[in-house]
Amino acid sequence: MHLPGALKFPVQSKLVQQARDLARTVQGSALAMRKPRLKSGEMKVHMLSLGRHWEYGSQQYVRSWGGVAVPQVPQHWTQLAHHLLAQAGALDESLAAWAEHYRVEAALVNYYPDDASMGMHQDAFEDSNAPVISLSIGDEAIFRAGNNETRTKPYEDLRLMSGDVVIFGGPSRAMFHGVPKLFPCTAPSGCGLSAGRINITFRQVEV
Ligand SMILES: O=C(O)CCC(=O)C(=O)O
Ligand SMILES: [Fe+2]
Repeated sequence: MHLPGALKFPVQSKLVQQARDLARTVQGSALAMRKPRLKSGEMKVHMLSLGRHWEYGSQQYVRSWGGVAVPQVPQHWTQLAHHLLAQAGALDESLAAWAEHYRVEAALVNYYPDDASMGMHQDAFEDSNAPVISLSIGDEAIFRAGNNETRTKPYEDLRLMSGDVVIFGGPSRAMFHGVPKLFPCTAPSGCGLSAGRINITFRQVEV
């Protein structure tokens, strides 16, 4: 589900500021914000884990890594998740059920420089099938919402703007999705980010 303009500018800029502050607390450590290196090569997106960190080597969510505790998810983010689920629940009853007890156990902050993209994938690391709540701040981007079976067509391309929220729950929880393209220099003033794009996803990890 796409909620256009769900985040007002003060909320966007507060999220950016909190993400910056949290990134600073782990700078230089094993959990520093970085471009993950996968078997397929280095990603173009810089990632910061909050709450839990997905450890690619052992394929599990961990609460600490390299002797460093994963920074906590700010309380404001959990309140925001509940608020967004309640809003989405008014349009889709199956999401309403999550509004009260959803736990933001992990929050992933992705920073996309102008030339970054993210390939088609499923978010399949969580044991829970609770919805993933995805926030966009900064530059506009194409979000490719695919099908549950393949990385290829059929898919739908959505243009996401700063302040947009996408929630994937229910049958769409397992859909392939990606971000093939950013539109540089489209970040609106007031969003807290002058270049590139920040995506924050809220995830409930445990059943
Ligand atoms: O940047 C986005 O909108 C999507 C990010 C995403 O799919 C992920 O972090 O798993
Ligand atoms: Fe994803």
